[in-house]
Amino acid sequence: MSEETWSDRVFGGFRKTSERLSENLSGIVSKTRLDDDQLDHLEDALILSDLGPRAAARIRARLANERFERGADEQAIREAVAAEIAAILRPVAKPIDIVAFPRPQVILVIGVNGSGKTTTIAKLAHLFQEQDYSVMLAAGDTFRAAAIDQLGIWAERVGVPIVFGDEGGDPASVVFDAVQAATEEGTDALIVDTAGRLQNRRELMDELAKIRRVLGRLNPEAPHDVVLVLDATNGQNALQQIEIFKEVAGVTGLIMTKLDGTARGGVLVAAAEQYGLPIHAIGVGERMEDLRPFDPDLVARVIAGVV
Ligand SMILES: Nc1nc2c(ncn2[C@@H]2O[C@H](COP(=O)(O)OP(=O)(O)OP(=O)(O)O)[C@@H](O)[C@H]2O)c(=O)[nH]1
Repeated sequence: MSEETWSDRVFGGFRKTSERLSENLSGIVSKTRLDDDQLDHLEDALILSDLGPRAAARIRARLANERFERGADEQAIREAVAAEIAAILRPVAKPIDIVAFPRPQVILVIGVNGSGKTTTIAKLAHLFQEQDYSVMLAAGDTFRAAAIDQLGIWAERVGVPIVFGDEGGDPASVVFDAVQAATEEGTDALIVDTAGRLQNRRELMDELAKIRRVLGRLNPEAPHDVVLVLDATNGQNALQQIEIFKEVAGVTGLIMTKLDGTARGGVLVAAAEQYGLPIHAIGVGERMEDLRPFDPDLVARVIAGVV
């Protein structure tokens, strides 16, 4: 069997969303304009496909004004939906640019336990390496020994240095050591793992504030990025996490993982429409190569079932 391509994987991740949409679009045929019933039906289908009420309303409004010169059949509607989804995704599809001067660019990675944070850090390191940037990791999640070990294993696998401290140690001191080391080495990107203890917001806030203070002393521009990792299988929960982490951690961008298998990929569109935060990359599997910046037009076509 031939190796699955990146596009195949993206198709897999959005299959559920696009199938649900398809079921609801099938049979719609109209003259040059859609009537209110058809628009209602379409809007419901979009909401059921996890695109969220705001994106659904926006697409409905756009389709209400659309004149389908050759008649509004299923294909024409799909194409119009794809165009509108692409318009929502295009402004947020922004890879992380390594531009910090002086180096390193400090990228804090946050997210709840199990969201795929550790794996995403490894994949991001691999992606930067592919672009010829040097990378260092910092094990700032000192809360659990397993988290430090896991990141260490990935660092070795990817082939990047890692700075870590003891379990229960001060994350800010690990980050301090890491920035110093990365500065000395002239490393391009320093990716910092952090604990994702959302159950105790105060603690998390204090911890991140301390990391920021320490970073600020070494480089007032750092952290340059605060990236929230979201698990796409969580559907609407992922949106709540954006809401909370935006407030607690000053999120500057998102990475959505696990957009394969049972994912509810429509939530990507809901996040884009509701928050307008950059979506740096999507993860579609557990391998190192399975994280990439995404093509908004391809994802829009996949969701709308235009192939
Ligand atoms: N299918 C799939 N699984 C993924 C993806 N990314 C991560 N995982 C899996 O999700 C699980 C959790 O990933 P971790 O990277 O350990 O997540 P974490 O957020 O660091 O979790 P803790 O270490 O428990 O805090 C692991 O079994 C990963 O292999 C993905 O894109 N697709």
